[in-house]
Amino acid sequence: MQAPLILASASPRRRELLLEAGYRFEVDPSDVVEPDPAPGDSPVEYAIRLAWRKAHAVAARRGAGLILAADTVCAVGPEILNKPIDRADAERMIRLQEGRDTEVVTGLCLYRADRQAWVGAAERSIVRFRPLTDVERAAYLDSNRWEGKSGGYGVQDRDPFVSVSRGSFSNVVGLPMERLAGLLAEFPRLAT
Ligand SMILES: Cc1cn([C@H]2C[C@H](O)[C@@H](COP(=O)(O)OP(=O)(O)OP(=O)(O)O)O2)c(=O)[nH]c1=O
Repeated sequence: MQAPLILASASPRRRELLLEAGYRFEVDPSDVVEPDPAPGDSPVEYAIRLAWRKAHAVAARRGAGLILAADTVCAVGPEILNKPIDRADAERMIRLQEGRDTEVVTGLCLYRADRQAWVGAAERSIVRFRPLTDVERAAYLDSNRWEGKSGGYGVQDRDPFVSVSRGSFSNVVGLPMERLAGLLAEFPRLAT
């Protein structure tokens, strides 16, 4: 029997991506409090660990189902950018990324709750971030579109200063759909 798919996420973007791709699933957010990266954490290590924590929390609570969780972070060199805590933090993140190619990593975890079996993966994309004028930056920050988004921007919002220059677009939005399909195909026993 097929294990029901449960999306352990409060992100409306992840829900939309899964719906658009035709998956049937339930949503049950994890409520995991995301710790800051540990010193020396790479974006990949950090994102996979958080995805695992989110999936594990929901698996432990429910005891059944195939739990899907993800975590998306941006990175500029060694610095990992999570969701801005306020406007000033969003401005710091935006300024740091302006004029650069930045990295976006999504960690994924598929966790089979009744067997406590799981697989994890991470996908990397590159986003090109053009410099903003002071007026553009202030208008963007006033829009509050940075809220709840790693790195303080949403590539899906069509703001003209960001574009995906390499890798998966859906990965940047929060769920690498090609990689997810690949994992489900590679580990069919997780779902059956
Ligand atoms: C870089 C980028 C991130 N994001 C979003 C995706 C995620 O929702 C968010 C990163 O935070 P996450 O901690 O990955 O996810 P979340 O807190 O929104 O939801 P949950 O933990 O319950 O799954 O940033 C975009 O929507 N567009 C972008 O271009």
